[in-house]
Amino acid sequence: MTTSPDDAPPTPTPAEAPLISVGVLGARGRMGTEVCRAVDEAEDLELVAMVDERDWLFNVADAGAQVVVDFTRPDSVMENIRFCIDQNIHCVVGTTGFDEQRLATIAEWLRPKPEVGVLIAPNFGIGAVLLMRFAAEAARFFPSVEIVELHHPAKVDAPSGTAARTARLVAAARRAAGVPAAPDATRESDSLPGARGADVEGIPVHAVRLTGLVAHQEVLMGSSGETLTLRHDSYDRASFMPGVLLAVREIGNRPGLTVGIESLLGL
Ligand SMILES: NC(=O)C1=CN([C@@H]2O[C@H](COP(=O)(O)OP(=O)(O)OC[C@H]3O[C@@H](n4cnc5c(N)ncnc54)[C@H](OP(=O)(O)O)[C@@H]3O)[C@@H](O)[C@H]2O)C=CC1
Ligand SMILES: O=C(O)C1=N[C@H](C(=O)O)C[C@H](O)C1
Repeated sequence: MTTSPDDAPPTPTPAEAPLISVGVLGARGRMGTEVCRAVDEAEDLELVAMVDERDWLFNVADAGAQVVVDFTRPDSVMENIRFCIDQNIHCVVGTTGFDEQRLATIAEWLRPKPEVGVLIAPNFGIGAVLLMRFAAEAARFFPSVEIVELHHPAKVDAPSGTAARTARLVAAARRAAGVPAAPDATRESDSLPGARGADVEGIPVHAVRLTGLVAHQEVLMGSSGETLTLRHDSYDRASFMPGVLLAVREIGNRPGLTVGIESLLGL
């Protein structure tokens, strides 16, 4: 039997495509509030559950969430991810506090669930992602690199997840290019502890907490007679929303563990 174009089922328009059901963990927090608003306003997404610290986590499963967005705390996030994987719910995670060991644990949890996706991004801001890329590209040309991250004083972790990841990317690029350790004559005996910041794979990272700030980062690079400073500023948490929504829309097509939104942006 042949079918004429008139018999073919109509292609669904975006408005008719099934909505993606989204649950938000940390829903009453600074980021969670913003994410709930952004999901609510998106025509292709449906906010089905809002869960905060004293709420029942099973609400997201009971509500039929296909994707959970987690902006909670470093000490809660692993339990939440475990729960989502067990419930076959994709997970978009903005909460910080991930090291190689935590990532390996999540990859292990995902092994028996090849259809589930978990995306962990220390920063969903497009400008911040680009800053990380530019810094990693430039760092091998300069003997010295240091990072300064500046945040609002309610932030519980230091250094920021973004700064830690930037430092690791920069350090890896310098190692690959054979760049030696940065010159630094500082003697422990002549210094106050912490004065040179945290050492992340050989890159000093300095954390500032200041009323009035949101989320900011500078990567300073120095060579003989010149410096290059890359700076990114998030003045408003709205800056993270395009990246979060992109991840929510894409995670269903990306099973397994994804770190960062670089691959979603084609970087
Ligand atoms: N990836 C990115 O682009 C960004 C990441 N972040 C990160 O996101 C995280 C949250 O930041 P922010 O929104 O400022 O923090 P907030 O403290 O404002 O929000 C966290 C919320 O999570 C709640 N919470 C804690 N534990 C649980 C749990 N087990 N289940 C559900 N809810 C829970 C808290 O409740 P209560 O207050 O009662 O404890 C609070 O409402 C941080 O790790 C931060 O670094 C922030 C901005 C951007
Ligand atoms: O706590 C914050 O505010 C932020 N946390 C993330 C981080 O630690 O890198 C992202 C952004 O810097 C804002």
